[in-house]
Amino acid sequence: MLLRDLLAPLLPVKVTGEDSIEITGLTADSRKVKPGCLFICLPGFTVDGHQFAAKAVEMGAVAVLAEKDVDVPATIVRVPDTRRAMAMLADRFYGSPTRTLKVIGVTGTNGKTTTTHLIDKILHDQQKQTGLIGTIHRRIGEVTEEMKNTTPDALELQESFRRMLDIGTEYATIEVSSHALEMGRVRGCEIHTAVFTNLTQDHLDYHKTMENYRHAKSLLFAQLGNVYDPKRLKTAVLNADDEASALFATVTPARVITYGIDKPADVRAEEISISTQGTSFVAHTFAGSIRLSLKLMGKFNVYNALAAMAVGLAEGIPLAEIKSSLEQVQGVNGRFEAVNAGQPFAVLVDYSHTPDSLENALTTIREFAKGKVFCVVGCGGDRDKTKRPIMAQIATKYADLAVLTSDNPRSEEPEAIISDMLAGLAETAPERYTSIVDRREAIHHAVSQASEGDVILIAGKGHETYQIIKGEVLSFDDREVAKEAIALWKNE
Ligand SMILES: CC(=O)N[C@H]1[C@@H](OP(=O)(O)OP(=O)(O)OC[C@H]2O[C@@H](n3ccc(=O)[nH]c3=O)[C@H](O)[C@@H]2O)O[C@H](CO)[C@@H](O)[C@@H]1O[C@H](C)C(=O)N[C@@H](C)C(=O)N[C@H](CCC(=O)O)C(=O)O
Ligand SMILES: Nc1ncnc2c1ncn2[C@@H]1O[C@H](COP(=O)(O)OP(=O)(O)OP(=O)(O)O)[C@@H](O)[C@H]1O
Ligand SMILES: N[C@H](CCC[C@H](N)C(=O)O)C(=O)O
Ligand SMILES: [Mg+2]
Repeated sequence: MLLRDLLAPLLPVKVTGEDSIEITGLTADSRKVKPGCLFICLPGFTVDGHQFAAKAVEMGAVAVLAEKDVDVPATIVRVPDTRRAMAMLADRFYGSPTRTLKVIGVTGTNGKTTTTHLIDKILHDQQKQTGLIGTIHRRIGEVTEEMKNTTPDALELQESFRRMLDIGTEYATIEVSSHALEMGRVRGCEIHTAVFTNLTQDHLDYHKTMENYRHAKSLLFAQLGNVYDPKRLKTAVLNADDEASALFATVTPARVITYGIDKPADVRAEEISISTQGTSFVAHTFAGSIRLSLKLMGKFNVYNALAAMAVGLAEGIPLAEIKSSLEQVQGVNGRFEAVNAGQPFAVLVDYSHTPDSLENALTTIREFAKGKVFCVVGCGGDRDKTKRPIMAQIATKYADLAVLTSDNPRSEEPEAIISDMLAGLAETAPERYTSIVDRREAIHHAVSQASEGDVILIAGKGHETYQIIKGEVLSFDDREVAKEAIALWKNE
């Protein structure tokens, strides 16, 4: 595409140099520059991308998009905000894939990964070609790939959508993190359906206040189009039991479908029963009522299922078919995943790394645990520090023994993170917790203490197969370590 054509949507824009040049690619990373591409200088969180403009041109970039002065032997495009411009250019360069592809964006503090997988299952079972982007992986056609972020930046996102569309994909279900919304990673996307799971404390390191955090989430609903053409109708699916939904309903121009348990809602669960086998409930919807028996455990998964059901109904899928798809779901990788190695107690690996999700996981376990409950838990480094004492309080409130340990300490001292957690336990009886910095040892300790009928929750890392310590990425899988510990337990 000619640079001049690519830049058409941008105003104000100042171009120094030739603009009738062919642009063969877009990148914001000098290490990925290929000859003929446009290099976008982003003001990063760790370094300023403008300092790599010269390197990018050396590598073959023919033009540079900047928001500050740069002096390079290539065409220079000056805009007020490169991140903002990047989202618009990405959409244009990849031929506006989201005008055709139906994007279902799921946002909220907890439940995004689970809900996207449920939605994808419902749509896939309708013989639709589907794609998925989120924390665990990106799937384009049958090819899955691990990604760095839950929601990739605008370039990677639009490129993924283009590739999905080129192989005939009809629906892309994506997790939209609050970071992504704040940084405009999904700006430039036409969203077909936006889903809200819930809003509780997380990411205050980034958003600073819950109000800012809620505002970031609201952007997804505000950006839903006000097109009332039945073929391009937009839908907001909101959790009636979460008070943030009132704001999202106000800001969205789209039609709203609500779901919930406690408050009146368009899709509502009643007669809920929760057991070790899963959850069962009656869903009352505008398309009729039906009983479902899910293999997913916990009341929170009833919410996730209702949200997915609402999306399915908005697409006109018959209720009985939605039921059948949801009932087949065995579970989601690393979410309440049972580790079974022939031991007489339960070991569950779960991705609860926020106060609310940890409380949900532990209260669910309390509903069925016959023996003691153990909780192995840590908090991520370089992330919201205010959740650390709260998570320690929750772990000790519901577990008989909390083993405080490391999650991904990243650049922080592991001991310092644990001491932030311990700060919440001044009033807690010391026999209810212990701290073991090494996660492997912590898991081994919990398993060594377990007896028949007990339940061990290993929280925080779910599907992750690594641990980041002092910036180094080491192989680590809670499930494998738990199996190792169980083998030792059996030999004792
Ligand atoms: C704080 C944050 O979000 N950072 C994101 C940001 O990185 P950054 O701003 O630090 O980048 P940087 O290293 O300063 O570099 C600035 C620019 O210089 C460029 N550069 C850099 C070095 C070089 O040699 N050449 C070069 O061109 C970089 O490509 C970049 O364009 O841009 C990167 C590329 O898009 C992201 O991968 C990175 O996410 C980091 C890994 C991250 O940890 N993000 C978290 C906070 C996040 O976004 N999490 C949410 C999930 C939350 C949830 O699920 O609840 C997510 O969506 O993943
Ligand atoms: N609807 C929900 N409400 C509260 N907690 C939930 C809900 N769904 C899942 N959880 C809990 O949160 C954990 C994370 O779930 P999931 O991975 O689906 O959320 P997520 O929003 O994708 O998280 P992340 O922000 O890390 O991507 C689960 O392991 C479970 O303990
Ligand atoms: N998407 C979450 C992942 C947290 C996972 C947890 N294991 C940690 O490292 O804190 C975040 O960026 O906060
Ligand atoms: Mg996720």
